Amino acid sequence: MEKEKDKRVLLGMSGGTDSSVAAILLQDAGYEVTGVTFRFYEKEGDTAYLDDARELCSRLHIPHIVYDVREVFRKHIITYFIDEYLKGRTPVPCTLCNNRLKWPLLKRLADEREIPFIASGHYVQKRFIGERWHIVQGADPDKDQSFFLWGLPQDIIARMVLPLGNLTKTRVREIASERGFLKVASKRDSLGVCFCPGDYRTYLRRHTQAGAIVPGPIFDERRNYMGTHEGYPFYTIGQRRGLGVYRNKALFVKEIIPEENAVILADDLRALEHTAFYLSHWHLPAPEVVLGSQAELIVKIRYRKQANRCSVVLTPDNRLQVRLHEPLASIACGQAAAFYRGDIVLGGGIIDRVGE
Ligand SMILES: Nc1ncnc2c1ncn2[C@@H]1O[C@H](COP(=O)(O)OP(=O)(O)OP(=O)(O)O)[C@@H](O)[C@H]1O
Repeated sequence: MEKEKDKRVLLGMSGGTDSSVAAILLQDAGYEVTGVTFRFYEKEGDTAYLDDARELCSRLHIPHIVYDVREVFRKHIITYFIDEYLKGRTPVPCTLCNNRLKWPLLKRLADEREIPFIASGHYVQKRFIGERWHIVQGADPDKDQSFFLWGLPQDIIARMVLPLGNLTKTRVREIASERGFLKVASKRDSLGVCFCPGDYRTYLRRHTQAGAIVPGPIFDERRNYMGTHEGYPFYTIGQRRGLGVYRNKALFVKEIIPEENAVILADDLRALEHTAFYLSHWHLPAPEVVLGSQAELIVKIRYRKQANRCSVVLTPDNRLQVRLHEPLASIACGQAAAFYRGDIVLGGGIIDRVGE
């Protein structure tokens, strides 16, 4: 971690292992830490995470703030999540939360308190390259969270301190137990979307109005009727299980047509392949490095390891056209795409059209 003169930092504390160890490491590095826990969402009113964060701060003798953003979270993240499925798209709530809510809030609260730095327990690093700050992959390939942070502006990245960026999760757990924080060391990893950790279909059923999701036809690519689905929002592009239609070969969701409440299946994954897609809401820290670049540029459309070579051009309507060097299957509108060169994040955007 860098040595700075004014070493006050505002740390986002979820009450989990990562942000707790981040607090310990920041203190070790001489930072004067203030912890803030955002109340984003509470499953059945469970506020144990607040007690855990408070308890840890008290053990470390650091001030702790609780900031209630449940209404904003519901309005901007949960509503967006449901609406995207109802539009036949695949939402990216964690990307949106990090880029539009969590980090901007940390910055705002730090500004209000004149605290120069903001920190988290994310497994990412940052690097200053060619006059700009960039997010860089975390050292632990299984925990790297850089895919979610492509949208952060310079004034946020510049102030970020990321104590877990060069550590593995195993090492983070060891640090917690070596320092006597046994409860912290043994906490389970959080899985998936915080407000919808299980099957999103059950969640959609519970949180949409009656009549919003109704059965409709499943067609093959030639529009032959194949069966009935339970509601198009329950399907995602590329899905091959739980389709409700059985043939003696694999079937894949190729298209979702909300206006017709129809789902189109293909029996060959190659029918889902494309060599281009378009991004809106894009953000590039150094546009000249990505646009028209001849050097190796990688685009990822999923969190897990992936490496698709591409070139990118700006369209007259201010979208990014991503041209893939090899065809890629199962690209869905609504998903995020992030650009990389090596371990460096070069920005990203939201897929809003698939095809050439
Ligand atoms: N409710 C929250 N309030 C404040 N900061 C948060 C909150 N939730 C997450 N963060 C911050 O964002 C980081 C990444 O959160 P995320 O939920 O993706 O990871 P995590 O591995 O579950 O982290 P943790 O082990 O700290 O819960 C956390 O380490 C923490 O710094």
